[in-house]
Amino acid sequence: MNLKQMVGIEAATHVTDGMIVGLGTGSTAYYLVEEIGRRIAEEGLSITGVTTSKATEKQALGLNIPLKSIDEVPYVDITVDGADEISSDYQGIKGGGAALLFEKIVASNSKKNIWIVDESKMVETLGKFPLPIEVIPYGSQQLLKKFEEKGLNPKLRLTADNERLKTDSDNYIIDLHMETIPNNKVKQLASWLDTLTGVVEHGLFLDIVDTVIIGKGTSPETINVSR
Ligand SMILES: O=C(CO)[C@H](O)[C@H](O)COP(=O)(O)O
Repeated sequence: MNLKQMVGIEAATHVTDGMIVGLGTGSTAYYLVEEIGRRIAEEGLSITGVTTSKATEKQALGLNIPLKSIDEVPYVDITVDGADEISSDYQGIKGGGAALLFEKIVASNSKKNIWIVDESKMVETLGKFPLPIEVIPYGSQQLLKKFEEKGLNPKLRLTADNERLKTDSDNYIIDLHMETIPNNKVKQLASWLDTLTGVVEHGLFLDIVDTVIIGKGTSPETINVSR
């Protein structure tokens, strides 16, 4: 079993009958969704899923997981999602799979958030992984210029075919290649990004995660984050 599968299956043990479950996006969350599908089919688990991307929606429908949109549920009991980086103070970068907008909407309406990662995602400071910013196409060149002027090394994300990548909401992603974001500067950066017109959402997920499940060696490590 690989580390991503290990943490996906472990996270599924936090899911019980009757829950409304946020289903994350990416190659790690994939295994969580598979395991929930298996438990529905084999054990009669009864849950409602809320997906965070079109890709996860397609996977969940294929597994006969009952789904509702975030607007059809009063709240989400628990959301399980991957992450691109988690700092030593448990702040995160997400959006490597371009699903940050729906992921943040679902996460911020969840009573509990679990992140599942292999140990390579655990870092001292964020920023080695480029920080994804979802922007409206109109005015995106101006935002690129603004980020450039600030020395944030922005790059418009392209597809494998060299087209501008479009998110599930038809926006663009600008990745900021900053190399490092000191832990004591992360909130300041997030607040500044929040002020920019044309920025729909950014990949800094701050004070959101409650539990981190890390895949390492032969068994996962679970860390409950106290804030
Ligand atoms: O934020 C995400 C998608 O927008 C993913 O959760 C993140 O990129 C981690 O993905 P993976 O598990 O494939 O490494």
